[in-house]
Amino acid sequence: MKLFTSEQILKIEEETIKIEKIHSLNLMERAAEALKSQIIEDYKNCEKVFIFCGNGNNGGDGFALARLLHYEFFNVKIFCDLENLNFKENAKINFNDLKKIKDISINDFSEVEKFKIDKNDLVIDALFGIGLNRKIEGKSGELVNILNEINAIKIAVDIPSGLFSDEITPDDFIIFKADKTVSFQFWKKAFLYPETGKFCGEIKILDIGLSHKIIDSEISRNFIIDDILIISIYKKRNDFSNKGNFGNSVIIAGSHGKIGAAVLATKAALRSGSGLIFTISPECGNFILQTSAPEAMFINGGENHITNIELPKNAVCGIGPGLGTDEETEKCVLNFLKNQTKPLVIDADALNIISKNKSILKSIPENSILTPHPKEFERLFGITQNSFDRTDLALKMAKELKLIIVLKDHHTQIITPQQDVFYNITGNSGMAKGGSGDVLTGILTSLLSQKYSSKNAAIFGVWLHGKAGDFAAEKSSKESLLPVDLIKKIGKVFKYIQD
Ligand SMILES: NC(=O)C1=CN([C@@H]2O[C@H](COP(=O)(O)OP(=O)(O)OC[C@H]3O[C@@H](n4cnc5c(N)ncnc54)[C@H](O)[C@@H]3O)[C@@H](O)[C@H]2O)[C@@H](O)CC1
Ligand SMILES: Nc1ncnc2c1ncn2[C@@H]1O[C@H](COP(=O)(O)OP(=O)(O)O)[C@@H](O)[C@H]1O
Ligand SMILES: [K+]
Repeated sequence: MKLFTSEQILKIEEETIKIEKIHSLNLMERAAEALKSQIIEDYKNCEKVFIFCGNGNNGGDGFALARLLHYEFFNVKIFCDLENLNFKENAKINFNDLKKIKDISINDFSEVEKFKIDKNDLVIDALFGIGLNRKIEGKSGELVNILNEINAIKIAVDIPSGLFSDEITPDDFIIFKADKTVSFQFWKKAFLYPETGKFCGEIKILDIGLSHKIIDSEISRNFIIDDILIISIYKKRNDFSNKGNFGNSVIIAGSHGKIGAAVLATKAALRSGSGLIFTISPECGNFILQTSAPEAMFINGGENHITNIELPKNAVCGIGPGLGTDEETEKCVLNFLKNQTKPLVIDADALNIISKNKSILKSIPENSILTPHPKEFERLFGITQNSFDRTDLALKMAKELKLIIVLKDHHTQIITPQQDVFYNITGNSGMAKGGSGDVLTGILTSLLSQKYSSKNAAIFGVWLHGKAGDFAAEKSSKESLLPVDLIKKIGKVFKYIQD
């Protein structure tokens, strides 16, 4: 699914109106209908609904929603800035329609504190949408501050008021803090970054029937990884195949005390479809690896840490988990990196070693996949002001070095040398535990060995890893989720794609 700027969304809306020969009011009605259905689905037992409307089209959505919910027997109360009714056209039409309904009370923002709002009531923010272009101040600002203190179920229409949709919002802005954001047709960048996403709560995207023809022709370099993309990437296994057809994955990982990282990466590679798996690890891990992952072949790479890397034939390598940064390992890893020609997966301590020896970056084979978490990224490429800027820096580095950068986060980004950004929306905070990244390295190496392109291996692998995490969290809880549980769910994810 493409990710668009607010400017592009507006353009798509306008062109949809043109080619479908509808009035813009129809789109607002579609948006309100979709909102109404979602609210009925999620909160049908909720009694009172307090809707706060601005003067723009976001406010218009709020007025139209109020009318529709009223006809569904909800007790609706409307709030707007009665001292400054300066509506855009469609908001005005919907406001006037609403005034005809006697049972809906229309109140000024300043009256909010006169009402008793209960924790089971709905507070709906239709103040500002993607048209916000400055800080919320004055009466609206005071209102948002009051709403943020109220204990109720808080829903933002399209985007929490106060957030810019395409860029970082300054720290001093007043922003509505939603439990859920119900947004129209597209994800917005603001939902995907930690600084801004924290205001959005759960995200629900509603189809309001914008023209697919127009959406397809509108260019974007930013994408959400969705099921359609994954199904287009997934390669079905040929019945007449043998282990030679699915590549030789080589996991280079582990040191004394960190053999677990090698085990996790190895097991994840085994579960992700590779034909043969080799693990290069120090001798101290031999017994552990052979007993915990007997399908993999052990290659001795040293005594207590890796000092020597000898690859089997046709190796596709993932290097880094639990290697440690012993001087001998550092030398060995640098020497290894210098001499590779095929794309690699590079993670964890291999990234830390590169950070200390940045000149090696230029020797890394083109289209290798680097998987830094935010700290590792910082060590590699420097500090940025915020996570939006981090994406920009990663884009620059991916292009310069011809590498795929997987920026690991709640919404991990896959950044390509061609300057595309793919945002992942699977995964959950249960995965925020030591060892989850090792599992990802195993998955990515396995997919790369099966001849997925680097870009597709990264997109597919990151999505699969997160989806496995979601399946695992469904079963138990985020608190008790372990990286091994991710590995156990990889099979279920493949089944999900095949079905
Ligand atoms: N364009 C369309 O056809 C549709 C738009 N929809 C809704 O329309 C919204 C966008 O509507 P608008 O473009 O009217 O934008 P908004 O409703 O976000 O309102 C923006 C208006 O407020 C002003 N403004 C911006 N920031 C302000 C601030 N901090 N303080 C005071 N005034 C401020 C702007 O100058 C503009 O007039 C979407 O988010 C969505 O909710 C939906 O109804 C679907 C259809
Ligand atoms: N809150 C979260 N939501 C979604 N995914 C997460 C979250 N926290 C961590 N993850 C995922 O778990 C993995 C953690 O990787 P990393 O930090 O390298 O862990 P480790 O150091 O244990 O290998 C990444 O793929 C990351 O995207
Ligand atoms: K809003």
